[in-house]
Amino acid sequence: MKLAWLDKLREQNPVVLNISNFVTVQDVANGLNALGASPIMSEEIAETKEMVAISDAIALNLGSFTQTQIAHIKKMGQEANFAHNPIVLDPVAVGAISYRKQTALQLLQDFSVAVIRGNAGEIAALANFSWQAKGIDAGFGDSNVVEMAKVVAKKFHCIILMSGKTDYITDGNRVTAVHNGTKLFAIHVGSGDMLTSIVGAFAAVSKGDYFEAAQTAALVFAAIGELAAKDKCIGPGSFTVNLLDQLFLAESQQISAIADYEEL
Ligand SMILES: Nc1ncnc2c1ncn2[C@@H]1O[C@H](COP(=O)(O)OP(=O)(O)OP(=O)(O)O)[C@@H](O)[C@H]1O
Ligand SMILES: Cc1ncsc1CCO
Ligand SMILES: [Mg+2]
Repeated sequence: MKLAWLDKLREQNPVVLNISNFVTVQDVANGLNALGASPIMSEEIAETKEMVAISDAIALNLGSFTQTQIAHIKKMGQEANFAHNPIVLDPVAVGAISYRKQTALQLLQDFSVAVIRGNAGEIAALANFSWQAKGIDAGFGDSNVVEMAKVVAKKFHCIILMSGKTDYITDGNRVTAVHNGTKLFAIHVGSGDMLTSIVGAFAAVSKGDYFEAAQTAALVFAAIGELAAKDKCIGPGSFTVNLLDQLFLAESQQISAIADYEEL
């Protein structure tokens, strides 16, 4: 774990370019900004090349795409590959909607990604493992979650960050489990989307070590959620406010003091 990268991120203030979903776009922008990165969102294909050129990492969220947006995502992915800019993909609800899965699989052929960040329902779908996803939520299943994450990592030659009560990060061989977090994350729509863009921010300062970027982002975000939940938190409203405050305030030493993770 490279918790020192949180300080590096705050010093470097990397630009994270996002194609977001319309539900959580503001959470994503404010989450990145509070942590110390510089968010920029795009909805126009004509600006793609210029946008990629000013960015340090790219987060592509499949939460509310249209045909027009898919063309934009494809172009951004290809331009980012050409510019050697890391891409983090969030395959929202591919476990629940077959059209989304088909679209995500096509995009994963059109360009390559550094990290896929999804919940168990989404990763199971990409692995073709049996699972009952529920809309945007993970749902339930008894497939071996570590195995399915490894399968997807090998299939797409990328890092998988599978989030949930425990987050699993794998490159197909190495696996880290992060046990930090709070149940309150599950009642804040967009927790996962925020994490995806934050993985982008860590990828931007990682000099190409995307496994380290993904596991450090997972630990930082989950631990910050834990700190937010401890602070007079009575429900989703106060949690959202506290989460934003802790993204801004939390120091790497505080995270280190509560860090709970293991290499499997
Ligand atoms: N039951 C839980 N207990 C503790 N932490 C959790 C729990 N569920 C999720 N988390 C944490 O919530 C964060 C977001 O992950 P989650 O799996 O909820 O994403 P998601 O399902 O894509 O969310 P969304 O669709 O709302 O964006 C991660 O940091 C994860 O560790
Ligand atoms: C609720 C919802 N629907 C599509 S995207 C989204 C936000 C979580 O990704
Ligand atoms: Mg999600």
